[in-house]
Amino acid sequence: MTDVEHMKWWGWGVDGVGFHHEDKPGFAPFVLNAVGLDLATAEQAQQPAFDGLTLADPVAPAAFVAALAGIVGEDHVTTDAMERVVHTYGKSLRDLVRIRSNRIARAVDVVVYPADEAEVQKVVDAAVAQDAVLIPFGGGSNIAGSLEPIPGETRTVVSLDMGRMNRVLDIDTDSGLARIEAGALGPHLEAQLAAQGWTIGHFPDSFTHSTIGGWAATRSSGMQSDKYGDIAQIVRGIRVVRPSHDDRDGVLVIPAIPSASTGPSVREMIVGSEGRLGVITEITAQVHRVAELREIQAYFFPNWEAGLAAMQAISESDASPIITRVSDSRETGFSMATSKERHGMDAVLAEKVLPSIMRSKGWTLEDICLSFIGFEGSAQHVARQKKLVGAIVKKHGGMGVGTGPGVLYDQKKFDTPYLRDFLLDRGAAGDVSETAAPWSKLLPVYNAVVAAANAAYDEIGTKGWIMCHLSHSYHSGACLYFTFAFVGGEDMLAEYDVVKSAIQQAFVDNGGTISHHHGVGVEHSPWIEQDISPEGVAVMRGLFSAVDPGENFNPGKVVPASRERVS
Ligand SMILES: Cc1cc2nc3c(=O)[nH]c(=O)nc-3n(C[C@H](O)[C@H](O)[C@H](O)COP(=O)(O)OP(=O)(O)OC[C@H]3O[C@@H](n4cnc5c(N)ncnc54)[C@H](O)[C@@H]3O)c2cc1C
Repeated sequence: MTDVEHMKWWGWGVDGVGFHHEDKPGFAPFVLNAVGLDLATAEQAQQPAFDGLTLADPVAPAAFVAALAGIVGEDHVTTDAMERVVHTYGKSLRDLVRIRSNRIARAVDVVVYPADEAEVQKVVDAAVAQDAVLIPFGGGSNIAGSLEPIPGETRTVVSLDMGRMNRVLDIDTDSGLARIEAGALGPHLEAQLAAQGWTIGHFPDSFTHSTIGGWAATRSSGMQSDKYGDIAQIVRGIRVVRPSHDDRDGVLVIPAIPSASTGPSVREMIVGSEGRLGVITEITAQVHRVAELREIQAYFFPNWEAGLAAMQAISESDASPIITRVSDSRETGFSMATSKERHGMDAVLAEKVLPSIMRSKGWTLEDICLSFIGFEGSAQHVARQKKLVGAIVKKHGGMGVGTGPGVLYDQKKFDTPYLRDFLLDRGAAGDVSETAAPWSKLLPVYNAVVAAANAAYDEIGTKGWIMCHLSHSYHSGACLYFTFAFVGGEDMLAEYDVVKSAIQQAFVDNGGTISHHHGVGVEHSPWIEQDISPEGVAVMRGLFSAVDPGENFNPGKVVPASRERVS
């Protein structure tokens, strides 16, 4: 069998790794206060049993499966139940709740693992000839419902897993352009680049389990986007396999040109297409020499408004940090609660000296906001950047506390995703919604979202939690990233819909977008018309139906499926 590894079928990450709070004394009291969940007495669900899942037989005509095996080899095509389940969902809260409660409306039927672009072309052609549905699969980490087949789909659904195509093919060292196969997971491609002194600089929180093809297909953004850009800027060239024609293959090639005025950008159409325009096989990415020095500095602000104003001022200044991030007071409280137990001088400084300095400045401790700002480059460059930022922070009433918390931030960033499974095991839902808005609208969006979430909690009659940070700064605005949680009742998904919908609606009603970097899938498509206007959706629909008239490529994502395919 193929040796491509996947995440747990029922949760985030790899088996044997999970979130623990025994070494974090502030965590249990925090959870009790935030959502009313007592971790000391909460019942803990058993790990779900795979045998307990009900899976319809695959719609997999033997001749078609044999044809696929003839292309990729017997070992690289399967209708195995576990493989089908792993390839059916991403890792959204909705996905995890459904899979844990045996609610699989429509699983994929066949999973195929091509080795190279030529095999992808043959699989695509075979799938279209069969009138099958083809869904490209990267790491399976999306949280927008971008992978699941349409529930009423009657045709064979093929999941095309890119996991065997994971190499950095070459680096143009003059231009800093690396050709990378689309199935390369973050750590794999970064290790291959690092071996030659390069980095892609794209580090989403899902980095360990997501691929460059998936990043491009969902318009992803990494935590260092202030310097390196979003994936839309990092992807310079792209190769996409589409159905072949009588006289030529179906490979769409966009060369890596720094900038071009060749009509509407086809590259931009592919970025964010979530598999609807074909299979991305290769990306030419802008890469950078690994910086001499990297530092994450922590700062505190007396309140959220001061923190936001400082981030805006930094974006307008000569400073060019790699990360600008500030948490609201609730997320600051969460960060403190997930810190490990402190000892000796460390404890004295954090628990006595620092609060006393803040009080002496007239700050209310419940209002303080923690900020991380990252710097990279030569020692001289970093020193100058820190000076520029330090002056802005001071002007906005904040203060620096050094690199200590920044080191912790770097260590924790890829572990936090395990927290959602920990909460679900104990009956609590936790999820995220993120948006971007102009600087002038950030505070109104923030206030409206918090009010909408709290109204939604009242509606479902539960004590809920919402917290936020600003990250990914641009000249005209920034991303606001909300995390929310509540203890589920009779029907956790119905309750989740109330809260999630209230938040998404507050985004569009107040000048934000429905997603800054998680994509659309089926989770956010109900708001796409409000986001880009009905005419914008008509243009998108026209594109999809013209280039995929048979709706063979991941139908129903980004814009809802055409009526006749929906059951
Ligand atoms: C805990 C957690 C943290 C996250 N943090 C971030 C974050 O910081 N930033 C961020 O941007 N996102 C984040 N995400 C969301 C997710 O990781 C991204 O959407 C990611 O880009 C998906 O990549 P993937 O390889 O897992 O794609 P998949 O989930 O496998 O697929 C996503 C979509 O892309 C399509 N696709 C995948 N590969 C190809 C291909 N080769 N050709 C064509 N279409 C393809 C699929 O068909 C599907 O529609 C997070 C998710 C989780 C669960």
